[in-house]
Amino acid sequence: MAWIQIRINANAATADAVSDLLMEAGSASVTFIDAKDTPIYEPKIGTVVFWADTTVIGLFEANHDMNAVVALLKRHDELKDNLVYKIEQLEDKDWEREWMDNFHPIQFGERLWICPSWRDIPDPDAVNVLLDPGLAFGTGTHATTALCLKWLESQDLTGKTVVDFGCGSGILGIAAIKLGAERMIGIDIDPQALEASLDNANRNGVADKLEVYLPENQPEFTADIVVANILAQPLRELHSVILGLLKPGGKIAMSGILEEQAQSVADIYAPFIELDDIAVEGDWTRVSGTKKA
Ligand SMILES: C[S@@+](CC[C@H](N)C(=O)[O-])C[C@H]1O[C@@H](n2cnc3c(N)ncnc32)[C@H](O)[C@@H]1O
Repeated sequence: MAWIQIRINANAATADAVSDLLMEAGSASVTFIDAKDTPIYEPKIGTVVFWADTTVIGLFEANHDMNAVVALLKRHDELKDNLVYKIEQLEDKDWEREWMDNFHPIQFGERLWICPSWRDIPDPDAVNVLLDPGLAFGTGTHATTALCLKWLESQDLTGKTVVDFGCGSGILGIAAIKLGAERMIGIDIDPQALEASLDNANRNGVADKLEVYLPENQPEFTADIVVANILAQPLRELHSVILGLLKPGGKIAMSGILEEQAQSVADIYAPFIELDDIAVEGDWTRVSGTKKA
C-alpha cells in the first residue's frame, strides 16, 4: 500500500495535541521523534514527556486529503499562525519486511550469535540466541546492547543467577542463560518488554529459567550477575536499588551511558564496586566491576 506522511515541528507542550489532531484527521499511526538528539531521562511511570523539539509524524493512506489535515491542525491555538510541516510521499514498500530484511545474525565475542528468528543460523555449534524483539528494544545492533553482550560472553556464567535490569526484548538475560546461567530475572517498566522477553525465552526453549517482573512486583532476591542497559540518569538515581540486587562478590555491567556521562556513573558506584576499565563503543560506554564484600 502507498502512504503519505506529514512531519510537524512541535514542542513538549504541543506534541500531544498535534498527535490527537492527527488521529482525529484519520492518521493510521503517529510517531514522535526527537528533532535535536536530546536524551530524555526516565520519566516517572504514568507520565508522558516529550523533547523540547519534537517532530510528530502522521502516516496516512496516499489518497488522503492532506489539505484537510493541515486545516484541522491550524485550528489549534498555538499552531494556527506558525504551523511548520512537511508532507512527503513514501515509497510503496512493505515496511515490516524492510525492517526484517535489514536484521541479520550478529556475532559477539567468540561463541555468541544473536540470530533473527526468521533467518538461518550461521553456525549451529555456536551459542545461538533466536530473537524477535517485537515491540521492545534490543536486537544487538545498538552499541549499548553489544557492549553488554560482549561482557556477558567473556564471563563464566555457569550455574549463575542473572538479573537483566531493563530487559527489553530479553536479549541479555536469554544470552546469559544460553551461555550457562541457571536463572534469569528480567525487570522492566514496560509490560511489552516483559511479553517480548517471555516470547523470546520460549523461542529459545529456556522459559523455565526465566522470570520477568515490573519493578513494583519484583520479589526480594540477590543475584550473582546484574546487567543493566538503561540510561546514565536512572543508573545513577537507582544505584541503591540496582546494587541491592547484587550479591557481594557478584559482577555488574551497565550501559546506556554516553562517553561524557561514564565518569559520573562510575563515581556513584565506586564506593561499592571494584571497577574495571570503562569500555567504549562509538559514543557509548560500559561501566562494569565486582561488588565489594
Ligand atoms: C535500552 S533498552 C535495553 C533493552 C535490552 N536490555 C538491551 O540491552 O538491548 C532499556 C530498557 O530499560 C527499560 N527501563 C527504563 N527505565 C527502567 C527502570 N527504571 N526500571 C526498569 N526498566 C527500565 C526500558 O523500558 C527498556 O526496555
